[in-house]
Amino acid sequence: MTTFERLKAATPASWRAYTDHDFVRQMGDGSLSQDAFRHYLVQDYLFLIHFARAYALAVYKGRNLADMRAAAAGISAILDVEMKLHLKLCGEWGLSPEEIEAAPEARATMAYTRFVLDTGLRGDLLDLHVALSPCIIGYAEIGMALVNVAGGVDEKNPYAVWIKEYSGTEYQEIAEAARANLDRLAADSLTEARFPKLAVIFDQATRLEADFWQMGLDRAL
Ligand SMILES: Cc1ncc(CO)c(N)n1
Repeated sequence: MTTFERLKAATPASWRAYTDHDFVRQMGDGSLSQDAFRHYLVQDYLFLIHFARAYALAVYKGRNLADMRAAAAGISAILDVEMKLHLKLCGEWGLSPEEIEAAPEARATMAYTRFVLDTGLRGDLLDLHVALSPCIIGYAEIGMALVNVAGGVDEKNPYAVWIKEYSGTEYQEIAEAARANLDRLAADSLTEARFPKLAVIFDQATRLEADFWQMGLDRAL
């Protein structure tokens, strides 16, 4: 079993609440409120900025070139791939970069991103990558699940572009690299005594992901 599969198996209820959240289901069947989706898109932009900072922290925490290169690839995946797609998607939904940058940060965005950064500051590289993993790998699983449920992407679904982004080869490869990186780090520094502590970090991050969806549904700040 991969380290990621072990962590998921240790926190099944939180994982289900995140990946089966109403926001996800409603994107899948196209019934999600478009204002809720716009609210989510703006907050996700702010999220991704802090997420890139967390990868920069992973470069700093690196013990060797392999660690640093893996983290630098993560920064580039966010800044060059995901952010580009994200801004394109925002444009299609009528949101300008100026409007997004001027938006106030929701509490759920602050809680999640600062939790990840704090976990990395306090802990080592494995703690940090465990805190990051529900985001990267979770979205890849959600993207694939939404494609599989419908037996393909329904082009009439207003959320088809989002679903295609996260189920697409480019993003799936980023998630696969994150799974392998977690196993590489675990081979060096994961002991059985430490596993429950990592499962707590994983569970906290997963619950904050579910809160992020809920913030979108409620259009909360
Ligand atoms: C909240 C959140 N989690 C994960 C991802 C995937 O990177 C994202 N874009 N936003």
